[in-house]
Amino acid sequence: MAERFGGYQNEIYLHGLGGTKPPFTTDPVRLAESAREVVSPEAYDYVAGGAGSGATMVANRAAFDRWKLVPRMLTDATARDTSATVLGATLPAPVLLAPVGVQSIVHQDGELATARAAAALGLPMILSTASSRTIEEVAGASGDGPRWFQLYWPNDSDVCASMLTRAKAAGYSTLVVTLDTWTLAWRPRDLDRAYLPFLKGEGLATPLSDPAFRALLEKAPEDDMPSAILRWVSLFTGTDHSWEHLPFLREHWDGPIVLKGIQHVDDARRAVDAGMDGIVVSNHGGRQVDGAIASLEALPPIANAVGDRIEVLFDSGVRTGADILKALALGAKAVLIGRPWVYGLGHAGEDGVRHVLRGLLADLDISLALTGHRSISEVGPESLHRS
Ligand SMILES: Cc1cc2nc3c(=O)[nH]c(=O)nc-3n(C[C@H](O)[C@H](O)[C@H](O)COP(=O)(O)O)c2cc1C
Ligand SMILES: CCCCC(=O)C(=O)O
Repeated sequence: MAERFGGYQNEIYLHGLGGTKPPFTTDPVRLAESAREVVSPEAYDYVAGGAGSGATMVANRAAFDRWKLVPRMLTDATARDTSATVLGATLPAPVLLAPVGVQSIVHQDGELATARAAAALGLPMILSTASSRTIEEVAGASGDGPRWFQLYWPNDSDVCASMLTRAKAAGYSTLVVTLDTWTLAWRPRDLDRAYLPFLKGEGLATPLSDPAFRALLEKAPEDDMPSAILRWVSLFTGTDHSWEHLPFLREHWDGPIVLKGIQHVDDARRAVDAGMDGIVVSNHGGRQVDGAIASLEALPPIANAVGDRIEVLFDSGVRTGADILKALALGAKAVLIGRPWVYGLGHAGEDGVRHVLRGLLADLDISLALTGHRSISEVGPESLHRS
C-alpha cells in the first residue's frame, strides 16, 4: 500500500500539531461549487455540464442513493487492505483517474500536474487523446507511475496506428477505447457560450505533434492552425467504426484493451466475444446521451452477464468512499473518477488533485472499516440493501 489511506484524516485533525490544513473543501458536494470560484466561467460550465437537460447526470447520482450499505459489527477490521488487482496489476486501491481532455482550461500545468499527483499515489492515470500536453510529456511527468492511454479512434488508420505506437513507446500499458463520443452531444451550457475548447487548440497537443497527422496537412499547424484544427475535428468526430473493426486495434496494441462507454448487456457480451480484456460501464458522466440509463443501473445486469470473462470497470457519478463500495458490491472491479479531481486541479494544480484523491481514498478506507470489511475482496452484494 502506498500509504495508509485513512491517515489523511489524522493528518488533517492533527494539523495544529504539525499536520495538514486542507487547501480547500473535503466535502464532495461543495467541491464543484468551490471550483466555480477558481476557474473561468466557460471552463467551469464545460467540466460541470452534461448533455441536454442534464437528466442523466442527475440519474447517475440518484442511482447511488437507491442503494444503501449495511454495516457489520465486531469484524476486527483494524488492519485493512484496500488494494485491488486490475488487469493483472496490483493497485493500492480500486481507483483510476478517468480520461479527461483539455485539462489546461482549468490549470496551466494541465495533465502534467495530474500525472504527478496520480503517480505519487500509485493510481493509474488514463491520458486522453484530447490532452493539452503530448503523450510523451505526460509520460515524463508520471515517471514510474502506472499509465493508460485513452483513444478517440480516428477515421484514419495511419494516424491511429501512429498514436498507438507513440503511446506504447512512452510506456502506456493499457488502451482504453472510448466508444460513446464518436460525435459530441448536444451540450447547451457550451452552446450558450459558443465554447469548444478544441477550437483554441486546447486538447490537440497529441495529434498536432503526430507525424502521421501532420503528413495529412497541406501546411504545418504552426503556419495554418485553423486548417489543422478543422482536419482534426473531421478525423475524430463522426467516425464510422463498428465491431468488425476491433481487430485493427488488437493488431496495433499488444497490451490489454478496454472498451469505455458500455451500457447495454448485449454490447458487454460483444466485447467478450471480440476478445477484449475489459469494459468500462459508463455514460461519460452524463455528457453524451441525455436520458440514458444511470450508469450504476446498467452495472449489475452487465456484471452478471459477463461474469469473470472480462474485467468490468465503472464510472459516472462516483463521489465518495461509499459510492466506490456500492459499485464494487454491484460487480465492478474498480472505478474511474472524473470531475472531482478536475475541480482539485482547478483549485491548486498537482496539490489540488492530490488533496481530492487522498480524501477519496481515506474516505474509502474508513468506509471499508466501518462497514466491517477488511479487504476490497470482501465487498459483495450482501453488503448492500436496495431501498
Ligand atoms: C471535462 C471532461 C472531459 C472529459 N474528457 C474525456 C475524454 O477526453 N475521453 C474520455 O473517454 N472521457 C472523457 N470524459 C469522461 C470521463 O472519462 C468519465 O467518463 C466521466 O467524467 C465520469 O463521470 P464523473 O465525472 O461523474 O466521475 C470527460 C469528462 C469531463 C468531465
Ligand atoms: C471530443 C470530446 C473530448 C472531450 C470529452 O470527452 C468530453 O468533453 O466529454
